[in-house]
Amino acid sequence: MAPHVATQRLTKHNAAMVEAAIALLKARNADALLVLLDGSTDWKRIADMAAGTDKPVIVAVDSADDLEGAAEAGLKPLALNKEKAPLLERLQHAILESAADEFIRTNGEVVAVYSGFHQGRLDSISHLQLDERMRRLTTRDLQMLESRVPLPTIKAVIDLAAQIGREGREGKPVGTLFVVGDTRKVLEHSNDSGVDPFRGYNRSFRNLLDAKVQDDAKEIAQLDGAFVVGSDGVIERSRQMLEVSHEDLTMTKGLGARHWAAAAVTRKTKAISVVVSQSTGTVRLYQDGNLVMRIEPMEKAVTWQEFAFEPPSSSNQSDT
Ligand SMILES: Nc1ncnc2c1ncn2[C@@H]1O[C@H](COP(=O)(O)OP(=O)(O)OP(=O)(O)O)[C@@H](O)[C@H]1O
Repeated sequence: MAPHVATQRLTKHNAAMVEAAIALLKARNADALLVLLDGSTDWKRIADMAAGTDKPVIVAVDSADDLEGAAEAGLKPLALNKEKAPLLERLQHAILESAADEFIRTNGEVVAVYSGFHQGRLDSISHLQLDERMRRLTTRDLQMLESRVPLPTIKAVIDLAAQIGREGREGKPVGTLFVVGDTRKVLEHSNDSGVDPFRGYNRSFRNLLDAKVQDDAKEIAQLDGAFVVGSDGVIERSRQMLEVSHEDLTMTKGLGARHWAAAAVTRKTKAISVVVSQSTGTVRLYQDGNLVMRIEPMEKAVTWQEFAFEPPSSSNQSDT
């Protein structure tokens, strides 16, 4: 058995804090209790304390080794793998992961108990309401996609796509498609559908991480065809018609040629497709021919900083 790096004792004080958090969970009828710990503890005892509630009790620690026995006790173990990260980041990550596992509704409530001031001592309880803007944009979704394309590029393309889906152009709905990554392969499956306005421009005038280029792209999105975007965010081509066979794909009924092409190209290449539906404004992401994320149009912009926690202001907490 692996030695436990850190063990958090359920001292009388810590146990009382867990009890208090459970009382709050019940009083507020929150979705889940999150216990953020430094290491393994007496899992059975926590489970016993929570016996009076049917809500999930999520126990989050940094290392999977420390979670041994937690699931058997009836708790929901969560390995954060964020040992060096500041408290707020660990807490936020734990909440996002819990939402990804559907222990918490994306607009639900969670009670969290954790060490905000002194390591090893559960000294803080928070009752948090998840922001509904979070939707499906969980860290797990993004990490999964990041294995192919760097996060800043994915974020920029999703933000732009969501904006196009939400706003259209001059009052008219606009649909479009971005095929991101594995550019060389993608270009083998695409042909110009008209004059490409980006052709001939220096790379710095074609980078989608740049606000001006995003504006240009919104204009061109009204024209037929797809954007072929490099992993670095540079638009390599626009107005491309993709030619890919659709066999062995399963698609939601009612989606047309744009969505089929978007999905199919990700079966043939390592690219990620981000497609905006003209009819609904919905943004869909495809990877390996499968739908991996769907973002409904919403009034407000996609927010990546999902939680605006104020860190504790006391001077000895400046590093958390
Ligand atoms: N193979 C393709 N490659 C790139 N773009 C395509 C391709 N097929 C269709 N499109 C684009 O999609 C547009 C709309 O096609 P269609 O209505 O069939 O798609 P859809 O998937 O139903 O999308 P939407 O929900 O936006 O209508 C076309 O006008 C064209 O610009």
